Amino acid sequence: MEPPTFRDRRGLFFESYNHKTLEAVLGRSVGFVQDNHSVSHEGVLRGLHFQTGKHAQAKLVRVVRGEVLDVVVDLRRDSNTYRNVFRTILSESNRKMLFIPKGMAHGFLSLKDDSVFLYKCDEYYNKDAESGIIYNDPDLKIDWGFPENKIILSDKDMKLPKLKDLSI
Ligand SMILES: Cc1cn([C@H]2C[C@H](O)[C@@H](COP(=O)(O)OP(=O)(O)O[C@H]3O[C@H](C)C(=O)[C@H](O)[C@H]3O)O2)c(=O)[nH]c1=O
Repeated sequence: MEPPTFRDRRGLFFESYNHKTLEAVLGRSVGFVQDNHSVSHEGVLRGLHFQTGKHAQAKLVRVVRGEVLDVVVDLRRDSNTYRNVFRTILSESNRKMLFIPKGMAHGFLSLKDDSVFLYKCDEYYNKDAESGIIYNDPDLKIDWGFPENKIILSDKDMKLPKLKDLSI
């Protein structure tokens, strides 16, 4: 979604969240319970993450500063896009927002220093329900559009499993 932007001599304004608009676009109800905020240096890759079972999260994500390559992988076995990889640029300048349904793995790579990533989740964080897929999974072959030797990962993300080693 790209909300209308209103510019004048002071700057700009746009509605960063409108529940009625989102439900109209989705064609169904959604109820967010938690907002998250992360700041990532250039080259930082967070993901691919998802929460399992009843803790699976739908997310509405956007970038308020900087630019990221956002990546979503469909893990829903009954989906006709199962295991498809979707990539898009979210940035301060394009003001795009992306709704990520439950059942997806999500990650992003920051293409600028100190990119600020804000997102809404419809389930609370549950550490015990956390799972993920290694960013360079050989079956997914995700092009992160960034030099591999310059990618910065958390220790946790470096140890994430391959999709084929997960029973999904
Ligand atoms: C996600 C989360 C984390 N935390 C704590 C746990 C750690 O002590 C610290 C950093 O967590 P983590 O390294 O998992 O943060 P990210 O790598 O940005 O994780 C996110 O990365 C990708 C992009 C996602 O889509 C998920 O929302 C989320 O997994 O924050 C919390 O207290 N609450 C939370 O909701």
